Amino acid sequence: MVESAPKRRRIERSPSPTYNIDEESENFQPYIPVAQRRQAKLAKLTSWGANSDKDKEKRLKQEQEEKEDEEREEERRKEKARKERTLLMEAQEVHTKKAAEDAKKTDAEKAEEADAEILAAIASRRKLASDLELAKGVQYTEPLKASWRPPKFVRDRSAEQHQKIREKYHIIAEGEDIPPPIENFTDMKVPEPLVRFLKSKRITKPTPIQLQGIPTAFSGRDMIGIAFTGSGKTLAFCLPIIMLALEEEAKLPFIRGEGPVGVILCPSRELASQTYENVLTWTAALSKEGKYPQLNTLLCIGGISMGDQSHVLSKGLHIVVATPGRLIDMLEKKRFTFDNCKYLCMDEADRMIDLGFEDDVRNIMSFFKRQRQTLLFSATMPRKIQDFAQQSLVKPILVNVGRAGAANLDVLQVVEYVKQEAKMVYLLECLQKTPPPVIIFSENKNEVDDIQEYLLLKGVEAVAIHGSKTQEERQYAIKSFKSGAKDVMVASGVASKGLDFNDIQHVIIFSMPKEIEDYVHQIGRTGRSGKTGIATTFVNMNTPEQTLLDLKYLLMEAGQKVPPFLQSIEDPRAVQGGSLKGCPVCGGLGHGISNCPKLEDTQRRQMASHNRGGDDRGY
Ligand SMILES: Nc1ncnc2c1ncn2[C@@H]1O[C@H](COP(=O)(O)OP(=O)(O)OP(=O)(O)O)[C@@H](O)[C@H]1O
Repeated sequence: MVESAPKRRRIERSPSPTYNIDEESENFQPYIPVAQRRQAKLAKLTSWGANSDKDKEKRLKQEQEEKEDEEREEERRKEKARKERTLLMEAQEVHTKKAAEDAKKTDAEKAEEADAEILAAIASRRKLASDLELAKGVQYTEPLKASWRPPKFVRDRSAEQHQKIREKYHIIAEGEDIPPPIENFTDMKVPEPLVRFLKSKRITKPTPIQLQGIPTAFSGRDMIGIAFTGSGKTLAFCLPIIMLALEEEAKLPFIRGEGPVGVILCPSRELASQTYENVLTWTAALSKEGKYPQLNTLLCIGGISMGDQSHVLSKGLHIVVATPGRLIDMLEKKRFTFDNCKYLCMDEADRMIDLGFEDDVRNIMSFFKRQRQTLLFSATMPRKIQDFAQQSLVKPILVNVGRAGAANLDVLQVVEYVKQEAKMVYLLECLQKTPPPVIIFSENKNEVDDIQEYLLLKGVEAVAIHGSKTQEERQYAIKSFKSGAKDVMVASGVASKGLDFNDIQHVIIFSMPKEIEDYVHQIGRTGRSGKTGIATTFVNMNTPEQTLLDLKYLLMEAGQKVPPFLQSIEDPRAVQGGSLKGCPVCGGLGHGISNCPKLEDTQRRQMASHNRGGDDRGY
């Protein structure tokens, strides 16, 4: 009863609510301002009879506490308001500052910022790892251990001495614990029979990409190798796979159903065939004297019967050279497995990653059972691909000889303005510039056929190659041109990437490709392995201005003559000397991403490839 009394009194003394709220509501609790509440409490306490000092003291203490509470609340309100005012002022200041900075920025800087935004938007691609690894979150953090070590005298050199050697050969190497460059094959511990064989082919000294790239790969490191066309990248990635195969075979000879230890992926059948031939030659040179075991290599490309190579599959298999489509087919059919595969190299890697091959590569990776050493090579490797590759590899070493996408300086580049209707006739005249062999490039399959027909009519021994030819026709064209039986080869883009023909004197680009990277690869069929060559390119008003601008900067970069009609083309980006960093998507020097011809093309091709279900997969 004692407890109920104050309760009742409180109800009697409460001020009647004056708020227009539904008081019938069950949960209704009228709001009473703090001051009113305090008064009510005071009255309540008074009515209890403040007859003891103790009560009085208690009441005063409570009053004091409530007052302090109120003051704190007020202080908090003021502080909050002050902070809001400051934030607002700061935001205004930032805005004004940015507006002032923007006003100061050149159009080029603004364009660069816009490019960066687009790049960030397209950079959200999945890592280059198998779906299983991605799903399981498997992440390798350390490079694979290799048994190879540089000779002692090389290890004893200081970091500065290594760097001096790199500078001498214009090599830029980036990454953690970069293996040292080594200036000759013997010091790299390449087996003697192979060194002798290379010598017989006039390969006496490693080229810059080889002298840094081979020790890097021998050390088990993931790497991205970028060097101009014809600079010997093939040997740089084939030697390590051969050495690895030798080592594994020496440990325990391979028997039927075992292997491979490594795979080389190429974007076209022609390039895969050429690399396969090289591997065959080099492994044969090794085993010829009986000192080293025979290594078995399989060519795995579309358009050929795998039955012809069943003898290879019936033994242990060491190396596979493949295009993605047929490789996936063979792996799915379990003709061999990647259970013990430790080495994956992608030649023309930018093309492999950039075009519809990306998913195929991921698919191929899902057949690996463990960490592998991954190497990517190309003459052109735009920043976008480099960034993407960097995050997909394990502590990779980037070995760069010259700017990625720069033209080979051993090629004399001539750009001529030739009207569309005058091209064919002028072509004949142009062919007189040098003795054969000559390659003529056109972007259009029909045009390739027309040019060949015209040349045949004029008595020129010409073969043609493009994507719509049968595999036999393609092989025949390459074989007869390589052997010297035919003087001229007319080709679409198929033949431009990586194909190594002997001593091409002259490359004629009948129709300029839209993407400057393709141009770099095409002119790169001449001027290989230290020899010089000429490239003549026809342009006219059908050539997009964007492409001409890229071409102009490329000529300037290579110290070549820029014809007046190219000189007069203004760069809308207005960058002094061009945007010499290069477009991050295609490496072109005359534009940014926002107007990159490749970005649009890539998306279109990817869609087409998906719809076709794989014709572009080198299958
Ligand atoms: N160290 C060397 N010394 C001399 N010639 C070499 C050396 N290494 C390779 N070569 C020769 O150079 C030519 C070009 O080599 P390769 O085809 O490997 O070039 P690449 O860099 O792959 O070019 P691309 O980018 O066009 O594919 C080949 O004929 C090869 O035999």
